[in-house]
Amino acid sequence: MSLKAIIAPSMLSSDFAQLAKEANEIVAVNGADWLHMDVMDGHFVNNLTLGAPVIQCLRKHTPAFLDCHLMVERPQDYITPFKNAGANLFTFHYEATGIPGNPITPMEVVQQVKQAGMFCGISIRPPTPVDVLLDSGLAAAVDMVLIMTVNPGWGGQSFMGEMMSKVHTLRERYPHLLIQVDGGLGPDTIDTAARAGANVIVAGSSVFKAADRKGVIETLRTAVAAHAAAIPHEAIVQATLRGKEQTHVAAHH
Ligand SMILES: O=C(CO)[C@@H](O)[C@H](O)COP(=O)(O)O
Ligand SMILES: [Fe+2]
Repeated sequence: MSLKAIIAPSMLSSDFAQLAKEANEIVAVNGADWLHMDVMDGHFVNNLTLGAPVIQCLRKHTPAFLDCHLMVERPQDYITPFKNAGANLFTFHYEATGIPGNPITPMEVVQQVKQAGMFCGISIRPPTPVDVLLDSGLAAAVDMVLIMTVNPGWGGQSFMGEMMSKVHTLRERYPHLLIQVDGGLGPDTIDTAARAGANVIVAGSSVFKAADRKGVIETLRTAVAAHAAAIPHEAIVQATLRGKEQTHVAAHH
């Protein structure tokens, strides 16, 4: 049993005018596992990108696993549209819930996403401590935790290495959990992230700007595989599972 490396290029850095072609190439030709779709509403973050209609169109052109990162206010309003559009994984931001403007608890959103039949991820911005996911039971309830390594909103920012203590804390507690990192990942930063225990790697500009996209994806995968293999077997066996293995997510792509 080992932790699978999952490489998820961020389509935000692709040519949106050729989205289907870019999506199919990055998977079939360049070896990506998932497509990371950055959904920004112009409110939770300043940028405005795409929503369920684009997911629905893309779904008609690819069977790939659609990893949707929702940087939106009121994420609960997007669950049914994203399910109907063909999203596989719905990752929302902890900070968008449990606030005066949106008092729904993050756990309620997790339950609604799962009831809708999607995998569920939860994400925290750089200023948010990882503790909010631990004692609350959220890390145990979701299929994936996304630790942001930049302030969300834009591609092409610098990787924040100081976020790795969050990844390390989570990996110690949850040897099986899918831990995604997003922002500034590429050949120069992957070792730091992989060593801390991240196994789901989002990479936008480092992949799409590269002359050799396939080579970059391979470099990312090799680094994660090398560090994941170092997780003691005993730790994996003793992991507290939630009734199913998180690695099932990977089996669906
Ligand atoms: O969610 C986000 C940004 O908010 C990301 O998914 C970026 O799109 C990653 O781009 P790079 O930092 O890899 O260029
Ligand atoms: Fe993202």
